[in-house]
Amino acid sequence: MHDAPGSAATGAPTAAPEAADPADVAFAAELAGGAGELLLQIRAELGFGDARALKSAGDLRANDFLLGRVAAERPGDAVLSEEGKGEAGRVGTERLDADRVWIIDPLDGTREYSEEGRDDWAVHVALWQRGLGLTAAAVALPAQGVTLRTDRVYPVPAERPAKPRIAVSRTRPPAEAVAAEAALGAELVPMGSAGAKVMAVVAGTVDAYVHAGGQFEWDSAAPVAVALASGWHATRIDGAPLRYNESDPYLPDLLVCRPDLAEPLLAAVNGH
Ligand SMILES: Nc1ncnc2c1ncn2[C@@H]1O[C@H](COP(=O)(O)O)[C@@H](OP(=O)(O)O)[C@H]1O
Ligand SMILES: [Mg+2]
Repeated sequence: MHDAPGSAATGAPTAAPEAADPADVAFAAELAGGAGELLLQIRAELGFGDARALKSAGDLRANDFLLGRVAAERPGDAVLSEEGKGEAGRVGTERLDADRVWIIDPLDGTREYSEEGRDDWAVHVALWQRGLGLTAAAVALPAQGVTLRTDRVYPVPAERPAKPRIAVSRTRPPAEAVAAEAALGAELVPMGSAGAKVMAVVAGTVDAYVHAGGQFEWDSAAPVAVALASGWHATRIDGAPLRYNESDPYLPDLLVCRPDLAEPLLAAVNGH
């Protein structure tokens, strides 16, 4: 199974690369990178003594920064973010009728952000367009000093590893990944943040990311768009396409991997 960047017609959640406006990708990267700088500053200002205060300041200030920039520079667009998802208006229910929706996670891997020395946390900014799906996105990994984006290619390495490394949640590794570990002789690699895990796949640090048991659209939209744009596989763990800007943003499971690992991994996680 291979998920080349497709279109709504092929069931893939991303549009063909030529459907993206380069200005939107640049804007996504500037926003993710800018929020990342801010999050690094907040870490430096507050320190690690009060984890709860650090998490909450990071989340709120990054979210305010991102929503402020979208409102100022893309005033006609709607937003789906962890904050304000239930409200009416632009940052709320208006997104269901909108043609352009920014799907934002201001701080993914909040737990890891509050732990000194950890770099597995991220900022996600993705653009969804009606009839096209995800067209532009960026994922910043501020503590790793990189921002990955849909207009760059992160090539799939030529060789498939004999013992695949599968990234899983540090705190909630799913039974499906443990099943794949046994079936494929894989190695599980615990890591925080959905964005950091997907970016570890496209960087070749691991070969797959298996998640199940709960997540929301903002946790995966930007990382999945970046992965699909470079020809990696990204679907639900039953192989179905990931769909974004749905009325219920709950999107509980995810499989991202090199295309030639998709079939064996899907079989393993589904117990075939
Ligand atoms: N069972 C679950 N229910 C809801 N969200 C979950 C979840 N498991 C993981 N997530 C979310 O997915 C992101 C990555 O999690 P993990 O590091 O455990 O893999 C985190 O996002 P946030 O940090 O933005 O809250 C986390 O909250
Ligand atoms: Mg998140």
